[in-house]
Amino acid sequence: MTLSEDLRRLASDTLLSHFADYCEGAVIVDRDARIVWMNDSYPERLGIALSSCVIGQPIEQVIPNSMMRQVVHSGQAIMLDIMEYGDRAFVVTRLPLRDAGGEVVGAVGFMLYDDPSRLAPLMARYQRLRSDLAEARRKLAEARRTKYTFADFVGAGAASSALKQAARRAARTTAPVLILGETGTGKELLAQAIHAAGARSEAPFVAVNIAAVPETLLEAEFFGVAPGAYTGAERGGRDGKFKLADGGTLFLDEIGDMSPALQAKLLRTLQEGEYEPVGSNRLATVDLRVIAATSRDLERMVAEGSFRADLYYRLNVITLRTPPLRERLEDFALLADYLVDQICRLRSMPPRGISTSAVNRLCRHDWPGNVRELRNVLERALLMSDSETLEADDIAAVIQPASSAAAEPAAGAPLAIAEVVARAEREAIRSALHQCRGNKAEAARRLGISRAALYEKISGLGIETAVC
Ligand SMILES: Nc1ncnc2c1ncn2[C@@H]1O[C@H](COP(=O)(O)OP(=O)(O)OP(=O)(O)O)[C@@H](O)[C@H]1O
Repeated sequence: MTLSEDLRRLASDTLLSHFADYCEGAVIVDRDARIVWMNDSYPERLGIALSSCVIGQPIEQVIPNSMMRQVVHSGQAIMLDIMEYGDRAFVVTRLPLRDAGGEVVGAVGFMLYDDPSRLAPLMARYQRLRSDLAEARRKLAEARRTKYTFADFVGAGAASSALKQAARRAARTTAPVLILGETGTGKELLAQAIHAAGARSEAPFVAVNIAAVPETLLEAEFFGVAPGAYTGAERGGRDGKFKLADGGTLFLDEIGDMSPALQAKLLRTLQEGEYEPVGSNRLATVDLRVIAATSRDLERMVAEGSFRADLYYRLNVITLRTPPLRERLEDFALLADYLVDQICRLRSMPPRGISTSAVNRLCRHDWPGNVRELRNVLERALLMSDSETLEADDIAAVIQPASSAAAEPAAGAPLAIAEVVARAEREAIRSALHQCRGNKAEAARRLGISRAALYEKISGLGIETAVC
């Protein structure tokens, strides 16, 4: 035997005993991660009694957070780690043990310090990162928490009461829900309320407006992007909405606008609980509740072949229909009161009221934009009138189609081309939305622009709060 082989053998023979003496604790497990030896100080540091019963036990029964099994399985050492045990933390190292043939037959673990403060600078950084992470998680959870509950869905008439009752029943299950109704009838509000009242209320509520995302980006938006799939900003990968909503609820708004290719992928994910992030060949699993909504006639789309029947049946386990305002005139007084209060609060205005004649005037209007449009009319009336109680005339002043007058420039004051174009676009979009009863996909088709472009213009031209 050469001198170097002698030294190596000497080193390995003496290393364990020396290490076990100098460090705070040592433990050896076999290839099944069962404890075969533990020095006296280890149980002392953990505050447990060393008894012969420890020997032969799976390591996790004695040290629940132990990673020794992972070391045995992977054959990879974990050179420096912090092991949490109850409310204490230890600095540890773990090494695989191999036989002469190189096969892993067990692992040895050392507790280097029982007082991580000896690694003060490292620990300070670790603690800072931990608290940053906890704060980021808290903020994320807050951002994903729903804003609305059933109490926010205002309406006491027969149609609203029946709808709320059915939605409460839906909240007691985790079955998929399909919400059908015109724009601005409270579909998203109801979806949030169902989530908030259900068993998953602590988990995220994630909404995707399918019509608002350009077709080419939707797949990545849903399934996420694997690291390295693209160069540039997305190089590190990106989580998709499925991952973000895992454990909670995914709200698919404007589901009727989904392309056939994506419908097939969504169906597969819902059936199998699995999906492939873009650029990955690994399946990821997901467990979530789906609530879908649309203002389109899905049943007709199925009959015409533009929406998959199998996906329709998968989504349409519980159906809820949000009635348009013109079918719930009995809710107007309550709703108008509620919205006036809400607007005054949000705009920091003194509390104001609304008269019965003003409510009657509201009831006579056709409401293509439903509650969203009603809210906008009330907001404008409150801003334009000084009266403590809104009267019919205050409503009439903002409800009259003032658009044509507004489109005309004042005499002698030429408008910039951009303003003329913006006004014309605003007018065309308003009129298309009105004719299509707020159906944005249909309005986009009639205007000859994409849905995404329509959404962009609606918010860019400030139409959102006006009509749609
Ligand atoms: N019953 C209601 N009570 C109180 N507020 C409501 C009610 N219905 C709708 N709203 C309000 O009207 C606005 C539009 O509601 P929401 O976004 O839920 O409608 P939607 O049907 O999802 O619309 P879209 O189809 O355009 O996405 C929101 O500000 C919401 O709070």
